[in-house]
Amino acid sequence: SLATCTHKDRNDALHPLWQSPLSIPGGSRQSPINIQWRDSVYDPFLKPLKISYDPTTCLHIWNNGYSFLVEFDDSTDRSIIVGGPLENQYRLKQFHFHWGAINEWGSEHTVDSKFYPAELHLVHWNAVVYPSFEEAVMEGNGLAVIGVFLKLGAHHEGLQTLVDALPAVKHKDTVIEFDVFDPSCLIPSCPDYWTYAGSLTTPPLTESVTWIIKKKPIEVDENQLEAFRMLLFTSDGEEEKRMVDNFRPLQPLMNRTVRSSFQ
Ligand SMILES: O[B-]1(O)OCc2ccc(NC(=S)NCc3ccccc3)cc21
Ligand SMILES: [Zn+2]
Repeated sequence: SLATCTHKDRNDALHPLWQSPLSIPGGSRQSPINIQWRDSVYDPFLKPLKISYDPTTCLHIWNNGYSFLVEFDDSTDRSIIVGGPLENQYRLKQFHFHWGAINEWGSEHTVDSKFYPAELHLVHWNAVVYPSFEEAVMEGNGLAVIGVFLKLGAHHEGLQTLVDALPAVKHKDTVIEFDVFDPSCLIPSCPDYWTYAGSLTTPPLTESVTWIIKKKPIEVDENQLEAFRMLLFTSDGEEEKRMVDNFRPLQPLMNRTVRSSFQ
């Protein structure tokens, strides 16, 4: 558009991957969405979310060309979440982030139309009901993702161990061993969250995610956000494209209610 470029146009213009279809044909529960605080409905039956991660299940960090992922050994129930809106316990598989080129945007979800500079996704799958992640990712109750907003502020000690490893995974398809990390240090202690039924925000965009979005953000400093922005979408030897703006445009709420665990 000739008018000033909005982040959405920028987004769609910049990376075909993010030029995802408005929503999957027949899609009625796509993500991300704007969370309108006053439209969320307090549900007194929502339980507190119980998080128990074993830091030794951490395997490696890799750049998959969309984001950088920290992957975990999900062959047992050593790192799980249970409670909250969930019927079963879910196993931690990986966590990753989405961020912007500048601090004005970068998160996937928004709160009252406000973007945060970045958003953390901790991805879990329902190993009680499904035999593998690949099967769970195709089912309505297959995945549970904790979303945590990052805001610009104080230095985050726990995040720094991750940031220090990023230069080693600068290029797409690079990986390094990362053997002890407890991602609960990245989750705010405040128990408050919103929850709604949604989807993956990257291919295959399947409508299999119970989203649990923490109300409180974590604080990270400018240098830590800049470290995300020095990663590349491209492989070694290709023309460099900085890994920024790796978030999907907002999707229509359609016939969904966002519930809150707090009044
Ligand atoms: O929307 B998200 O970025 O946040 C939530 C979330 C969860 C999972 C993914 N994708 C994954 S794990 N794909 C690998 C895969 C996909 C399908 C089969 C095997 C393997 C992306 C996102
Ligand atoms: Zn994500």
